[in-house]
Amino acid sequence: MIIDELYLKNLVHCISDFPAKGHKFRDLSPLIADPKALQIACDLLVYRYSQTDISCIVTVSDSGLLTGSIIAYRLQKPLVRVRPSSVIPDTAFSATFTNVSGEQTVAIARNALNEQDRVLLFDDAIASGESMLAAAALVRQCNASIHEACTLVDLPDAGGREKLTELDVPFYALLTFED
Ligand SMILES: O=P(O)(O)OC[C@H]1O[C@H](OP(=O)(O)OP(=O)(O)O)[C@H](O)[C@@H]1O
Ligand SMILES: Nc1ncnc2[nH]cnc12
Repeated sequence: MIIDELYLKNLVHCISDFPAKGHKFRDLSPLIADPKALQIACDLLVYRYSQTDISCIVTVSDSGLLTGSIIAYRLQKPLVRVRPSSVIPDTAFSATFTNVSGEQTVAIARNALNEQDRVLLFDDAIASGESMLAAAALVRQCNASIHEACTLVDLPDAGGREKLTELDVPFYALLTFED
């Protein structure tokens, strides 16, 4: 397990001063590009959620979709996408937030979720937490409940994990990178 964690962590590269001076960007592309690493990461998460009562997986960003869809497929659970509101034709709710990529408005489609749903929120990375918080708010507006917010990479120094805890969103990260 520790060997797996080290293997995965070495494939998340740190890029200084991107996208802005002073920001440390954690690039997950090498992990995604390594089939063995992608398999280890997905296997660990599939194992974690296989015996739970989740009814679906909600992916938070385009980057979260990639791994999230593998996990949904492996668990044979429906996949629901929180996406930019501009590409959702029949929007139920939308939320606007700002993170390092700028201001974004995301939305969830009408009838995507209902009060019986118990959701696993999934994204590839959590930094400020604003993307995940927006998605959690949309899930709750649909009257669905949240089993957990899960990510491949948590950057706790950016404060996201703390904000999720304050809003009673349970949280799990496969890998954590302190500054
Ligand atoms: O916790 P936060 O500060 O919100 O940052 C995390 C989000 O930022 C990145 O997405 P990005 O905004 O680049 O969008 P994309 O994945 O859809 O390209 C990443 O994939 C997470 O979704
Ligand atoms: N991968 C990442 N690394 C650092 N900060 C981020 N903010 C959003 N995504 C990030």
